[in-house]
Amino acid sequence: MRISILGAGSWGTTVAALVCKRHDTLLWTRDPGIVEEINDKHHNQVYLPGFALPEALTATHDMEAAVSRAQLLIIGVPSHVFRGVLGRTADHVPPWIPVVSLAKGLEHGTHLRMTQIIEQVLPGHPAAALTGPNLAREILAGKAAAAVIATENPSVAGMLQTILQRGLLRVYTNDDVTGCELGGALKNVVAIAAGMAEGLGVGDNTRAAVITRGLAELTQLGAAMGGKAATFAGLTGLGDLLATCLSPHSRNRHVGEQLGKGRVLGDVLAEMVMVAEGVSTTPVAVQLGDRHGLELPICRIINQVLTGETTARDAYADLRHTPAGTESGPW
Ligand SMILES: NC(=O)c1ccc[n+]([C@@H]2O[C@H](COP(=O)([O-])OP(=O)(O)OC[C@H]3O[C@@H](n4cnc5c(N)ncnc54)[C@H](O)[C@@H]3O)[C@@H](O)[C@H]2O)c1
Ligand SMILES: O=P(O)(O)OC[C@H](O)CO
Repeated sequence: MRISILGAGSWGTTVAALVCKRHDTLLWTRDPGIVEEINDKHHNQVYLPGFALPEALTATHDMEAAVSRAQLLIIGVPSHVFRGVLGRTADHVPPWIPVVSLAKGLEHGTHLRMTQIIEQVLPGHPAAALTGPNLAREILAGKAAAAVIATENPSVAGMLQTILQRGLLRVYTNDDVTGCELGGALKNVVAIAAGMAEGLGVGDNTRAAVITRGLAELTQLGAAMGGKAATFAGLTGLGDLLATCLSPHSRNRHVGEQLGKGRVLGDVLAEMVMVAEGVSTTPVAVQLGDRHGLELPICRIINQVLTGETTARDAYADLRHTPAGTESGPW
């Protein structure tokens, strides 16, 4: 199969490196320097320093050449540029081919999930999302992991499962696309909170409380938006929440940790090459909480830290003063 992947960041490049072993794979990026490096040196030092990429993997910065050949299109750019990059494919994409999102975020303004954007920009194409606890560096290093391909189309699910299941990566299917995508997007907000706990030097009990109550928040909001509550206890909810909150490789956790150490958000982001989706997802989560009448104390306090209304230290103190209520929530 001819697979084209848009976005040669850490995750797009990793997925391309996996599938190129069995499929004719072309990776598109806007950056000609990265194209040259992948084609000539089989490296991507900006996003995956120290990793050798398969020689079979080729890259281009010609969007038409990348897209017009595709039998499967995978989009690996972050959510804030997802619609724009997808829009550039519309004149070239062959009819009806499946389109898979790798992004974990929600669109500002519309609050849409990435597969909903695919359905708007490329109507008629089966849309799917690959999500779950998948830190790119570990997958590229060949460490065992599990992922989920979320789509409502069972034959597309089976086809994508076969294509994406490579080496020690085990791929499940799930038809709760809403739940799977929301788990992937919202866990990044909680990972910022967990990172803050790390930066503040609070204990493991606090971290466990934040992760567990964070899971309750993403389950409440996800279920209110039409996801199945059970999905949030699976790989794309709890699984990804744990990986992101606990891993030193997580960019969202890193942002939280730096804020916990008292640093300013702008300075932290300015020195990061890669995206931390939770920063832009947090205000969307708060707006969605307002729309659905949900308290979401962790999302709200993280938003206040990101906007500079409060500090990480005061945020943690405030959370302690939030009335505890009963634990069993509507999930
Ligand atoms: N890195 C991971 O471990 C991982 C794992 C699973 C999911 N994800 C999700 O995948 C998505 C991409 O993450 P990533 O880690 O690869 O990000 P990254 O920061 O490593 O790379 C981002 C890529 O998007 C490209 N890009 C940015 N703005 C662009 C624009 N205006 N036009 C064209 N290209 C543009 C960059 O050039 C780069 O190739 C995110 O939503 C992330 O949450 C990442
Ligand atoms: O590095 P992060 O925080 O963007 O997390 C990466 C993945 O989403 C983990 O599954």
